[in-house]
Amino acid sequence: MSQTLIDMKNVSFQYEYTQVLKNISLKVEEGDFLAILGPNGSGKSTLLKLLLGLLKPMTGEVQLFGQTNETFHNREWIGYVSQKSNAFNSGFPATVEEVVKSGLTKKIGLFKRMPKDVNSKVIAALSSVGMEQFLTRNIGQLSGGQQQRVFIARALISDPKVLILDEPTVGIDHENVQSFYDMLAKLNEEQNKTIILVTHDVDTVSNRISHVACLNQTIHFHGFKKEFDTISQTQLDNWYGHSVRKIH
Ligand SMILES: Nc1ncnc2c1ncn2[C@@H]1O[C@H](COP(=O)(O)OP(=O)(O)OP(=O)(O)O)[C@@H](O)[C@H]1O
Repeated sequence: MSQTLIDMKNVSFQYEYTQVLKNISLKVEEGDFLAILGPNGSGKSTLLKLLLGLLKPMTGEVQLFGQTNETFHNREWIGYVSQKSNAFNSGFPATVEEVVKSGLTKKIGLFKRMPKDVNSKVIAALSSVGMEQFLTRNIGQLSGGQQQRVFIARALISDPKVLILDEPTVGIDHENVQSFYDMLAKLNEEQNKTIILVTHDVDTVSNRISHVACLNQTIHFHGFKKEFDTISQTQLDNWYGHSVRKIH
């Protein structure tokens, strides 16, 4: 039986006067490839910050690997790629290799020595996102989609069990979105990474995803991608308060 890795129980959150999330209950099982879908301002990034322990719920509880966020210490089990990570300008002075290596500091600490096999770890992480040939390239000279892959490699180098991606397809051309999802699906299937991504773009929810959650302050739907495909356009527009395009 698969293990519940993330369990949000009745979580509510507000910033000063703005209620952002109301009674969120959401379970993520080992092996899930989940897209959390919601319009701008629906609380997606806030929900991720609660999962990462960067914010505390006003009410309710977040459990990670069966422990409360307060008692959970294996932070390296969760890899996170933030929304703006693929926004380097061409003069940024770091190579792909350096960026990926920096992902190890969370695991080993800032002033500790890098492990002996660090170079093979960097190559392995880059290979799993199809970017090994860019090792010595300056990060700022890569396209948005290529930078996004490098940042996923940076998260992968500490061998997390869960990968959390905030709007990963922003900055990727439409033609390359499918191959990006193929790469994520490979990580999910072949390396057993549980993947959670958030996106505002209904169009980019690929068939490679196993589960979908629809968020707008609260969770309106959480189930298999196949069930999501049966939800009507009108229902989705109602949840989101405006017209959204849904392509199967
Ligand atoms: N630090 C903050 N202080 C006050 N309000 C905030 C803060 N961060 C976010 N908000 C508000 O909370 C709501 C949810 O924001 P959040 O960033 O979680 O949404 P989102 O779904 O990720 O949006 P987007 O798709 O635009 O990134 C928005 O109304 C936003 O203005």
